[in-house]
Amino acid sequence: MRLSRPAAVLFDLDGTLVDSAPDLTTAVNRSLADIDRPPLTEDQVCAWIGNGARLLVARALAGERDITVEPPATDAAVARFFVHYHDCLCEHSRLYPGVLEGLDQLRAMGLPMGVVTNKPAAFTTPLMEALGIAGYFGVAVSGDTLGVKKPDPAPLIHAAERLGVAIGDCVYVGDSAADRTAAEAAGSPLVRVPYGYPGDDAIFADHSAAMTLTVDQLAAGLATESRKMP
Ligand SMILES: O=C(O)COP(=O)(O)O
Ligand SMILES: [Mg+2]
Repeated sequence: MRLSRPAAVLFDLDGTLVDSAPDLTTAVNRSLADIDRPPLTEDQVCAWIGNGARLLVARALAGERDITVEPPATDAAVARFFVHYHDCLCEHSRLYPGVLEGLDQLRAMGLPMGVVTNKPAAFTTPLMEALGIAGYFGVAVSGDTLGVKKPDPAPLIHAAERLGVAIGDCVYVGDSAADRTAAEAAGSPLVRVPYGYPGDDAIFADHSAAMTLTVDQLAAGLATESRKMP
């Protein structure tokens, strides 16, 4: 895939811009402790991030990623998770290396930017504000903004519409199979970050069409291509 200047750059949040796993793990473990269940390791929780808070909590209750039926009392556990995650939202969450530099460079190039995350809206903007990045984005679409979330392409299409550009002219930067499937269905090229929470999705690891770049590498590549253009 060749880098060419897109109309806008859309970003996934957890695992792409923000390493949020430590605080998500704390919130999950406090929710489990409420019902006298033992804590999970951060590695276990990392493998289950990416499909929204409800599925994360259901996976934590079940102790596995692939569940077809929600465990009993998922509703109550999700409600407790919301309370706990609100309390520890940005205690240890940090931007990945190169994110701030990349966002600065993309903004200096005049590229509109947006966030499309499966995280519930109650946490998306507060987390971005706590980390000082909310102001970079013209739109933030969360897991509960629409009736559907990634891997459905609708949130990506909605974000592009809000920015006034065609989704096929955007680049989407993500870390997981949900990102890949949504981008493919939306007709948007995908850039994959070389970190994050890909879970056990071998399908994503095998995907050779996606470029693998950090956010600052992507920005530097787009800046170079723009300078080459007459
Ligand atoms: O809430 C999640 O599961 C992760 O959200 P993401 O779409 O930003 O990776
Ligand atoms: Mg992600």
